[in-house]
Amino acid sequence: MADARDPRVVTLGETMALVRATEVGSLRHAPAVALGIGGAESNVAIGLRRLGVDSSWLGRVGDDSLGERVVREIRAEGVDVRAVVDCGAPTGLMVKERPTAASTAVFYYRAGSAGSRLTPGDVTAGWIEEADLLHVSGITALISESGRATLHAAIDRARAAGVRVSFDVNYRSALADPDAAGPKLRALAERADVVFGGAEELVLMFPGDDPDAAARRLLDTGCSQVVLKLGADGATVFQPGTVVEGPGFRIDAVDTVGAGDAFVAGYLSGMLAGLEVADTLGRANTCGAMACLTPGDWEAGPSLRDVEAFQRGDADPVRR
Ligand SMILES: Nc1ncnc2c1ncn2[C@@H]1O[C@H](COP(=O)(O)OP(=O)(O)O)[C@@H](O)[C@H]1O
Ligand SMILES: O=C(O)C(=O)C[C@H](O)[C@H](O)COP(=O)(O)O
Repeated sequence: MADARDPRVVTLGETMALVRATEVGSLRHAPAVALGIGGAESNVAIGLRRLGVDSSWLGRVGDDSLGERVVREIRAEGVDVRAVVDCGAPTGLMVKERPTAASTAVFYYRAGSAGSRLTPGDVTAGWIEEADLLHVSGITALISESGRATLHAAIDRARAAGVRVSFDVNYRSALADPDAAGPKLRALAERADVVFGGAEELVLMFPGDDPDAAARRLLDTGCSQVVLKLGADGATVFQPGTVVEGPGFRIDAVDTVGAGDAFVAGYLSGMLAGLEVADTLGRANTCGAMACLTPGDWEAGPSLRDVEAFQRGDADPVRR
């Protein structure tokens, strides 16, 4: 792990306790579960840290053991943690079940959670202004009105300070209907420099367009890069005047939840290191694929050494 330096990527959002079935089958009968934590933005912060980029995560947790668990685990990964302890609401919970060997089901228990009560006033002065990049996701916009206000305030501050903004659409159908979510997510995407989304998410923001047309519409509003995530097929980057495609890696996926966050961490780390777009995309696709190889939202996030070993085709990347 690199020496502590000033944070380069700052991110905010909700991180929940994560209860995960350890065996295939309904939780109705599971004799045991594993406890961990997960949240889109902290997953990215941890992924970045593994790849040698300083990162900082800000969010609200409850005044409870699960909140302490969230803070301890993210901090243990070397991420700078700015947690606001909310005495009026519990830490949210996410439950992951594997109904069959080939499927994963996720259930959220986050309505009214501490994490959903984030406000613009929680964001410390200077925290965004001193960063190289602010990363946010659409989840925060849909968990509450104060979350959405916090995102817009954070983007205002980033733009005023000349800090780049990255936005992962991350539509969660449990939080809002597509019709209600689309305009809110689009308003945020149009204010970002880099936008990540799946095909359905791009179309959700621009109903009637196909994903390519939706990506080009975002470029027209001033985004510099739109990254279309395509699951096992890899991803495509749209920039004004160019389109770069990156194929996915052939793997036997164990758990694809968390692949998108690992992909984003890989992409941002390559971008911040000044790699060519094709190499950035190659790193992102590698991180996304590697995240699918083990259960857990972020635990399989690779280091740069792991990425290189995987790209060389080493059968088992070494983990130390
Ligand atoms: N089954 C898979 N095989 C190989 N790579 C995958 C697979 N699923 C996801 N990935 C990688 O992770 C990235 C993100 O996954 P995707 O499913 O598109 O996003 P999300 O998890 O956000 O829905 C993909 O662009 C790809 O690089
Ligand atoms: O914070 C939330 O609402 C979450 O859902 C946490 C998710 O487990 C990750 O964000 C994984 O998402 P993907 O990487 O897109 O598979």
